[in-house]
Amino acid sequence: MSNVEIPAGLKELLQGYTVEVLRRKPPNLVEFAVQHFTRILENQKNEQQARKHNSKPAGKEVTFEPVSNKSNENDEDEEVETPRSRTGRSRRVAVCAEAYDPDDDADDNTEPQVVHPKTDEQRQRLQDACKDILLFKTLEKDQFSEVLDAMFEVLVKPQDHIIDQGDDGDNFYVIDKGVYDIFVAKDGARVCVGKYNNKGSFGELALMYNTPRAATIVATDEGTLWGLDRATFHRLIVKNNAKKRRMYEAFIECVPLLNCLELSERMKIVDVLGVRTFNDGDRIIAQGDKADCFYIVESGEVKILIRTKTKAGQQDNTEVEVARCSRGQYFGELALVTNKPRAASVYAVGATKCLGLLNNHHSFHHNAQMDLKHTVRRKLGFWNIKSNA
Ligand SMILES: Nc1ncnc2c1ncn2[C@@H]1O[C@@H]2COP(=O)(O)O[C@H]2[C@H]1O
Repeated sequence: MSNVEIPAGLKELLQGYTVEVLRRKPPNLVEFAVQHFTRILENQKNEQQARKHNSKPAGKEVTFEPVSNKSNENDEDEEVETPRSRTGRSRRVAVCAEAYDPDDDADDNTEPQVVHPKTDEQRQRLQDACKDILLFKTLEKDQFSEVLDAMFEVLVKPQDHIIDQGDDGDNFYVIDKGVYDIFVAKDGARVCVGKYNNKGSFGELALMYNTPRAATIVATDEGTLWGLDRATFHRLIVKNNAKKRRMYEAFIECVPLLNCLELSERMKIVDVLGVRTFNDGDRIIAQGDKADCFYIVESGEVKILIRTKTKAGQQDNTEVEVARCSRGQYFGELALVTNKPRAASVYAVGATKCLGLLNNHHSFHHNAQMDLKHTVRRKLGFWNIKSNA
């Protein structure tokens, strides 16, 4: 068996199916497989056809007019080809969805670069909105600027449906301003599972895993979003993420906390990890602060210190070292299970690189965060802790 050649794309195909099964928990796996793979096949056919009809010369720069806030009432079932489709907000958009194959570089040199011209004021707002978006963190500088060029402004009105659960994915969205409710269908009803409040991003799941939209997102007020079309998201973000997965696959396998997870679950966790580097003495966590991030040490070392108490029970400013963590070990895990403030401070010892996971289950990749939270709880025996995490 050791010399068997694995056909290209098999791993991603099975991985995509596994991810979907874990997310949707279908009652009949075979029936679900038929639906899933039929959909991928149709998408592939659509894409081939679209390529045939695409007469744009290779490498030509395409520009678009600034977007308007078009009403969605009359464009049911409209087939839209440009990245502006979301601004039309048709309830069901037909997009040419590609099969999930992050390693397929075939289109990289032929896809035209999308540029939406922006004023200085728009660019400044866009940069502010995007600076903390985890998915953009692994991009090189020129890739990031390509992403910013391709993003387009979307003005939303109260009750606008930005995304409808079950639709094909057209764009990824970064929030500039506004409050957006998240609804997920459960037992035939629509349940509000959270909200985005003036920051964050959504709409990445359908584009990353080539699946239908997993939630409905509705604007509660007037707001502004930045959209990124599917093709650019795929070309720059999905492919970068695939590199990140390859880079961290072996490392994540050695992290004891995560080795009870399935490969697909581990990979989802890699998708949501952000890399942070620290210099000797940098404080990574401060005792008493709000706990919002969990870390795994990738290289280097950290030391954990606790402030001592005086005889009267008052805290003084002397810190006592209680532990150290090195490669593969984790800290800040309480952020994933309780909402209590940080119980200790953590400092880098020498140059240190950590993988961080933000504890904000509405902002990004809900399922992977839940997987990780459950694992941490299981491992640490935290099931009985009363928390709203
Ligand atoms: N609980 C949740 N389940 C699924 N998607 C969620 C949830 N919370 C937020 N989302 C976001 O809602 C988006 C809906 O479109 P996507 O499935 O492309 O990506 C989804 C996530 O970005």
